[in-house]
Amino acid sequence: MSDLLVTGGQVLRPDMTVERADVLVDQDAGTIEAVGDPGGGDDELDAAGGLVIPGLVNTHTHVAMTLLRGLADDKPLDAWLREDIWPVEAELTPEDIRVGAELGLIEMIKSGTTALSDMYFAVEEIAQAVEQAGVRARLGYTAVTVGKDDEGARADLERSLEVAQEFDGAADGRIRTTFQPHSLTTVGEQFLREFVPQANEAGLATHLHANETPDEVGPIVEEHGVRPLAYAEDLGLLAGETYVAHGVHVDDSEIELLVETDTGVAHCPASNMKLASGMAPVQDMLDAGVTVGIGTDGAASNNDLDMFDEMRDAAMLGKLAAEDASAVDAPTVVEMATANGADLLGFDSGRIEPGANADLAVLNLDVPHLTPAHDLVSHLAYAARGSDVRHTVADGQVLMRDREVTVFDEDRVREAAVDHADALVERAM
Ligand SMILES: CSC[C@H]1O[C@@H](n2cnc3c(O)ncnc32)[C@H](O)[C@@H]1O
Ligand SMILES: [Zn+2]
Repeated sequence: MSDLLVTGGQVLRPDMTVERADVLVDQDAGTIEAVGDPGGGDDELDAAGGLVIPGLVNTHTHVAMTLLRGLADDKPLDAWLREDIWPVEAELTPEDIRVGAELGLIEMIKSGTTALSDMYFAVEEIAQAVEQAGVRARLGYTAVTVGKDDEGARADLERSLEVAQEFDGAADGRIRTTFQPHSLTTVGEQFLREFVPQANEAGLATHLHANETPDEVGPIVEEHGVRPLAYAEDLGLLAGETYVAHGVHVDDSEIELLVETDTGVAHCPASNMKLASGMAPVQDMLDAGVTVGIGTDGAASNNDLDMFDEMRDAAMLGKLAAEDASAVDAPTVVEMATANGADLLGFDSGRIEPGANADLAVLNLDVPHLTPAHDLVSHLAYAARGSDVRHTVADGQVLMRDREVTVFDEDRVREAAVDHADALVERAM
């Protein structure tokens, strides 16, 4: 049996208090053994002058989209996808997706993220990258039927079902899966009516984009006479373990539906601001009892994968949306990025307590922008940056020690990413 002692730091506890404590990790089980003054440990991780926090949970991303970062900015969602992103994605090779995923996972590890929920294609490549990275992930193959004939559309949804079944439990259980219709407007009704019941019968969790822009809501109301989430419920999409990405334009009846069906929301504030999609009513959803996590979305609409940026954005945008400076306060936003996110993805992570998964990050507090330290939860929400993370641990394994990523050759991946991105752009243009 091997143990790791995270020693000398302060620790963020599940009730959002901070106390001086060591954390003993059972590396074989990948869980937290004790918090306090347990002693022991075959290996040590120095947390002196630091804060030990649960690893951050990115509840909605497209990790391989790092290769498309900065390729197309300053457009609304529909034009951005159709004019810029989809034509380039059509040229992606599995090797591109592998390198893009590795780059994104390095960026995540370097900014304290230990779990993610991903939507993309070439999932076998992403799964291998996640296995090597050592993080936890909900993965899936995203089905889009617009622009496809009947055969192509059905093949896409069948692939989404197959991938969800094939990869569930991979990487010693660190990988779980979801069935993934892309959205309610990019997958035709006849296909949703055929395949959603199959996903539910197979007991698959479901993840989809929903209520992201007004342009997406309007046509559904026109065609079906009901709000998008009522349409989703009618299709059976909210019957199982489901979480939607965005949930920006949800009205009160839809918030009620989210609560009744125990459907979670992956809130993506930076992407929503950059694409001018709108302001999600986060405080209203939280008040009603919806589980709301935080996601970066892809690096092409953010344009980074730093969950500290995202916490700050979620707090700021949440206040603006509620027209209330006390809305989405610091403890709430930290909880959204940790425990809520883990609950959404079904991982026993996001809390530093005995028995929970040993997924954690150690921040260096000895920097000017975190001085003085009146309130460390405030610092996590409003002042800390991904680059303040000193060590990252997931499933009990050290993925980054003193900012050195141990699971990838960072320089090699960066060089490969530049080569693949250049060749991709050349093919696509
Ligand atoms: C077919 S894989 C997933 C698909 O989603 C696209 N995408 C990236 N960001 C968003 C977003 O905010 N809303 C909808 N779709 C998005 C991505 O480019 C892939 O094509
Ligand atoms: Zn997305």
